[in-house]
Amino acid sequence: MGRKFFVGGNWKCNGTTEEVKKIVSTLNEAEVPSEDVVEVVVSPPFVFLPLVKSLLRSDFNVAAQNCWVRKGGAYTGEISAEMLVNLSIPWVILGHSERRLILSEANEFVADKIAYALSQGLKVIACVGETLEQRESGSTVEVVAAQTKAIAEKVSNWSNVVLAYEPVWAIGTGKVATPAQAQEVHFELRKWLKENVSAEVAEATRIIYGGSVNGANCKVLATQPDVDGFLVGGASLKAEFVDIIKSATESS
Ligand SMILES: O=C(CO)COP(=O)(O)O
Repeated sequence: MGRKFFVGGNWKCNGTTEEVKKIVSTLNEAEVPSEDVVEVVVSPPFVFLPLVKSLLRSDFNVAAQNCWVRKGGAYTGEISAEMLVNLSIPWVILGHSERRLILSEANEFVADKIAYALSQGLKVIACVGETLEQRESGSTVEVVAAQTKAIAEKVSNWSNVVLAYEPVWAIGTGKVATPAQAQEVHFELRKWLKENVSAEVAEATRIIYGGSVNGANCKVLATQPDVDGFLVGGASLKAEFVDIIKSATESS
Protein backbone atom coordinates (compact mmCIF):
# COMPACT_ATOMS: atom_id res chain seq x y z
CA MET A 1 0.00 0.00 0.00
CA GLY A 2 1.20 3.50 -0.80
CA ARG A 3 1.96 6.16 1.74
CA LYS A 4 -1.13 8.14 2.72
CA PHE A 5 -0.77 11.86 1.98
CA PHE A 6 -0.32 13.90 5.16
CA VAL A 7 -1.11 17.60 5.61
CA GLY A 8 -0.18 19.28 8.87
CA GLY A 9 -1.03 22.84 9.84
CA ASN A 10 1.44 24.37 12.27
CA TRP A 11 -0.25 27.43 13.74
CA LYS A 12 2.92 28.32 15.69
CA CYS A 13 2.45 31.05 18.32
CA ASN A 14 -0.63 32.63 16.74
CA GLY A 15 -4.30 33.11 17.48
CA THR A 16 -6.95 34.32 19.88
CA THR A 17 -9.93 32.24 20.98
CA GLU A 18 -12.06 33.99 18.37
CA GLU A 19 -9.54 33.46 15.58
CA VAL A 20 -9.10 29.81 16.51
CA LYS A 21 -12.87 29.24 16.42
CA LYS A 22 -13.01 30.87 13.00
CA ILE A 23 -10.25 28.69 11.54
CA VAL A 24 -11.88 25.57 12.93
CA SER A 25 -15.27 26.47 11.51
CA THR A 26 -13.70 27.05 8.07
CA LEU A 27 -12.09 23.61 8.27
CA ASN A 28 -15.28 21.98 9.51
CA GLU A 29 -17.25 23.33 6.55
CA ALA A 30 -14.64 22.38 3.94
CA GLU A 31 -15.20 19.62 1.43
CA VAL A 32 -11.97 17.66 1.23
CA PRO A 33 -10.90 14.20 0.07
CA SER A 34 -11.75 11.42 2.52
CA GLU A 35 -9.48 10.33 5.35
CA ASP A 36 -8.56 7.28 3.25
CA VAL A 37 -6.83 9.70 0.87
CA VAL A 38 -5.40 12.36 3.18
CA GLU A 39 -4.53 12.58 6.87
CA VAL A 40 -5.03 16.10 8.24
CA VAL A 41 -3.53 17.26 11.53
CA VAL A 42 -3.66 20.81 12.89
CA SER A 43 -1.36 22.08 15.58
CA PRO A 44 -2.61 24.98 17.66
CA PRO A 45 -0.68 26.44 20.60
CA PHE A 46 -0.98 24.32 23.78
CA VAL A 47 -3.59 26.57 25.41
CA PHE A 48 -6.03 26.07 22.53
CA LEU A 49 -5.58 22.30 22.17
CA PRO A 50 -8.65 21.28 24.25
CA LEU A 51 -10.84 23.86 22.51
CA VAL A 52 -9.73 22.83 19.04
CA LYS A 53 -10.04 19.15 19.87
CA SER A 54 -13.59 19.66 21.10
CA LEU A 55 -14.71 21.66 18.05
CA LEU A 56 -12.79 20.07 15.19
CA ARG A 57 -14.41 17.62 12.76
CA SER A 58 -13.70 14.01 13.68
CA ASP A 59 -11.81 13.14 10.48
CA PHE A 60 -9.07 15.69 11.35
CA ASN A 61 -6.65 15.36 14.27
CA VAL A 62 -4.66 17.67 16.49
CA ALA A 63 -0.98 17.92 17.37
CA ALA A 64 0.94 19.76 20.07
CA GLN A 65 3.91 21.83 18.92
CA ASN A 66 6.35 20.48 21.49
CA CYS A 67 6.58 18.43 24.67
CA TRP A 68 9.04 17.79 27.47
CA VAL A 69 11.90 15.36 26.93
CA ARG A 70 11.09 13.04 29.85
CA LYS A 71 8.38 12.25 32.37
CA GLY A 72 6.80 15.40 33.81
CA GLY A 73 7.72 16.83 37.20
CA ALA A 74 9.59 19.88 38.42
CA TYR A 75 10.08 21.49 34.98
CA THR A 76 8.47 24.91 35.17
CA GLY A 77 6.81 25.96 31.95
CA GLU A 78 6.98 22.57 30.29
CA ILE A 79 4.18 20.29 29.08
CA SER A 80 4.75 16.55 29.30
CA ALA A 81 3.95 13.80 26.82
CA GLU A 82 1.81 12.20 29.57
CA MET A 83 -0.37 15.32 29.68
CA LEU A 84 -0.93 15.19 25.94
CA VAL A 85 -1.88 11.52 26.22
CA ASN A 86 -4.19 12.36 29.12
CA LEU A 87 -5.99 14.91 26.91
CA SER A 88 -6.13 12.43 24.00
CA ILE A 89 -3.89 14.60 21.83
CA PRO A 90 -2.53 12.02 19.37
CA TRP A 91 0.30 13.93 17.68
CA VAL A 92 3.23 16.17 18.57
CA ILE A 93 5.62 18.19 16.39
CA LEU A 94 9.22 17.86 17.61
CA GLY A 95 12.49 19.33 16.40
CA HIS A 96 11.00 22.28 14.57
CA SER A 97 13.79 24.56 13.34
CA GLU A 98 12.38 27.47 15.35
CA ARG A 99 13.08 25.41 18.48
CA ARG A 100 16.38 24.01 17.24
CA LEU A 101 17.70 27.46 16.32
CA ILE A 102 16.04 29.94 18.69
CA LEU A 103 15.91 27.67 21.73
CA SER A 104 19.12 25.78 20.93
CA GLU A 105 17.60 22.31 20.84
CA ALA A 106 20.42 20.02 19.70
CA ASN A 107 20.04 16.89 17.54
CA GLU A 108 20.43 14.57 20.55
CA PHE A 109 17.92 16.46 22.68
CA VAL A 110 15.38 16.41 19.85
CA ALA A 111 15.99 12.69 19.38
CA ASP A 112 15.45 12.07 23.11
CA LYS A 113 12.17 13.97 22.95
CA ILE A 114 11.02 11.96 19.95
CA ALA A 115 11.91 8.65 21.59
CA TYR A 116 10.17 9.59 24.82
CA ALA A 117 7.01 10.87 23.10
CA LEU A 118 6.80 7.65 21.04
CA SER A 119 7.31 5.55 24.17
CA GLN A 120 4.23 7.23 25.66
CA GLY A 121 2.12 6.41 22.60
CA LEU A 122 2.22 9.75 20.82
CA LYS A 123 2.72 10.02 17.07
CA VAL A 124 5.50 12.38 16.07
CA ILE A 125 6.08 14.85 13.25
CA ALA A 126 9.87 15.02 13.39
CA CYS A 127 11.39 18.04 11.65
CA VAL A 128 14.75 18.32 9.94
CA GLY A 129 16.21 20.96 7.63
CA GLU A 130 19.25 23.00 6.71
CA THR A 131 19.95 26.73 7.03
CA LEU A 132 20.70 28.92 4.01
CA GLU A 133 24.37 28.97 4.95
CA GLN A 134 24.45 25.16 5.07
CA ARG A 135 22.71 24.91 1.70
CA GLU A 136 25.06 27.39 0.11
CA SER A 137 28.07 25.52 1.43
CA GLY A 138 26.74 22.31 -0.14
CA SER A 139 26.09 20.48 3.13
CA THR A 140 22.29 20.08 2.93
CA VAL A 141 22.24 16.29 2.69
CA GLU A 142 24.91 15.92 5.36
CA VAL A 143 22.94 18.16 7.76
CA VAL A 144 19.58 16.43 7.32
CA ALA A 145 21.26 13.01 7.47
CA ALA A 146 22.92 13.92 10.78
CA GLN A 147 19.58 15.11 12.19
CA THR A 148 17.91 11.89 11.02
CA LYS A 149 20.78 9.73 12.30
CA ALA A 150 20.37 11.20 15.80
CA ILE A 151 16.71 10.14 15.67
CA ALA A 152 17.47 6.69 14.26
CA GLU A 153 19.93 6.03 17.07
CA LYS A 154 17.11 6.35 19.60
CA VAL A 155 14.06 5.19 17.68
CA SER A 156 13.60 1.64 16.44
CA ASN A 157 9.93 1.69 15.51
CA TRP A 158 9.21 4.31 12.84
CA SER A 159 5.56 3.45 12.29
CA ASN A 160 4.37 6.47 14.28
CA VAL A 161 6.84 8.93 12.80
CA VAL A 162 6.30 11.38 9.96
CA LEU A 163 9.52 13.06 8.83
CA ALA A 164 9.16 16.74 7.89
CA TYR A 165 11.82 18.29 5.67
CA GLU A 166 11.70 22.01 6.31
CA PRO A 167 14.58 24.01 4.85
CA VAL A 168 15.08 26.94 7.22
CA TRP A 169 15.57 29.40 4.34
CA ALA A 170 12.08 28.56 3.04
CA ILE A 171 10.21 28.96 6.34
CA GLY A 172 8.11 32.10 6.52
CA THR A 173 10.17 33.71 3.76
CA GLY A 174 7.92 33.17 0.75
CA LYS A 175 10.94 31.41 -0.85
CA VAL A 176 9.53 27.93 -1.42
CA ALA A 177 11.90 25.14 -2.42
CA THR A 178 11.42 24.25 -6.08
CA PRO A 179 9.73 20.89 -6.64
CA ALA A 180 13.11 19.56 -7.82
CA GLN A 181 14.90 20.84 -4.70
CA ALA A 182 12.30 19.29 -2.41
CA GLN A 183 12.28 16.00 -4.33
CA GLU A 184 16.07 15.78 -4.24
CA VAL A 185 16.28 16.06 -0.45
CA HIS A 186 13.27 13.78 0.13
CA PHE A 187 14.89 11.21 -2.15
CA GLU A 188 18.15 11.45 -0.20
CA LEU A 189 16.32 11.11 3.12
CA ARG A 190 14.49 8.02 1.91
CA LYS A 191 17.75 6.58 0.63
CA TRP A 192 19.36 7.30 3.99
CA LEU A 193 16.53 5.45 5.76
CA LYS A 194 16.90 2.52 3.38
CA GLU A 195 20.63 2.23 3.93
CA ASN A 196 20.66 2.90 7.66
CA VAL A 197 17.30 1.71 9.01
CA SER A 198 15.56 -0.66 6.60
CA ALA A 199 13.98 -0.87 3.18
CA GLU A 200 10.56 -1.31 4.82
CA VAL A 201 10.89 1.84 6.94
CA ALA A 202 12.15 3.81 3.92
CA GLU A 203 9.18 2.67 1.86
CA ALA A 204 6.54 3.27 4.54
CA THR A 205 7.67 6.49 6.21
CA ARG A 206 5.98 9.64 5.05
CA ILE A 207 8.38 12.47 4.25
CA ILE A 208 6.53 15.77 4.09
CA TYR A 209 7.75 19.18 2.94
CA GLY A 210 7.43 22.48 4.83
CA GLY A 211 8.47 26.01 3.94
CA SER A 212 6.25 28.64 2.30
CA VAL A 213 3.74 26.08 1.02
CA ASN A 214 0.59 27.80 -0.21
CA GLY A 215 -2.56 27.18 -2.20
CA ALA A 216 -0.75 28.00 -5.45
CA ASN A 217 2.49 26.04 -5.15
CA CYS A 218 1.20 22.91 -3.40
CA LYS A 219 -0.10 21.08 -6.47
CA VAL A 220 3.18 20.71 -8.31
CA LEU A 221 5.07 19.93 -5.11
CA ALA A 222 2.52 17.19 -4.40
CA THR A 223 3.30 15.48 -7.71
CA GLN A 224 6.90 14.75 -6.66
CA PRO A 225 7.28 11.03 -5.99
CA ASP A 226 8.96 11.38 -2.59
CA VAL A 227 6.85 14.29 -1.33
CA ASP A 228 4.16 12.65 0.82
CA GLY A 229 2.48 15.79 2.07
CA PHE A 230 3.15 19.12 3.74
CA LEU A 231 3.74 20.88 7.02
CA VAL A 232 2.22 24.30 6.52
CA GLY A 233 2.82 27.39 8.65
CA GLY A 234 1.37 30.74 7.59
CA ALA A 235 -1.10 29.37 5.05
CA SER A 236 -2.56 26.97 7.62
CA LEU A 237 -4.16 29.97 9.34
CA LYS A 238 -6.02 30.85 6.16
CA ALA A 239 -8.79 29.35 4.04
CA GLU A 240 -6.21 28.29 1.44
CA PHE A 241 -5.20 25.48 3.80
CA VAL A 242 -8.22 23.68 2.34
CA ASP A 243 -6.67 23.92 -1.15
CA ILE A 244 -3.47 22.45 0.25
CA ILE A 245 -5.41 19.51 1.73
CA LYS A 246 -7.04 18.99 -1.67
CA SER A 247 -3.63 18.75 -3.36
CA ALA A 248 -3.53 15.19 -1.97
CA THR A 249 -5.32 14.13 -5.14
CA GLU A 250 -2.31 15.31 -7.23
CA SER A 251 -0.01 12.95 -5.38
CA SER A 252 1.67 10.26 -7.46
O1 LIG B 1 7.62 26.12 9.65
C1 LIG B 1 6.72 25.78 8.89
C2 LIG B 1 5.79 24.70 9.27
O2 LIG B 1 6.22 24.03 10.40
C3 LIG B 1 6.53 26.44 7.59
O3 LIG B 1 6.13 27.74 7.81
P1 LIG B 1 5.60 28.63 6.57
O4 LIG B 1 4.62 27.77 5.83
O5 LIG B 1 4.97 29.84 7.21
O6 LIG B 1 6.80 28.94 5.74
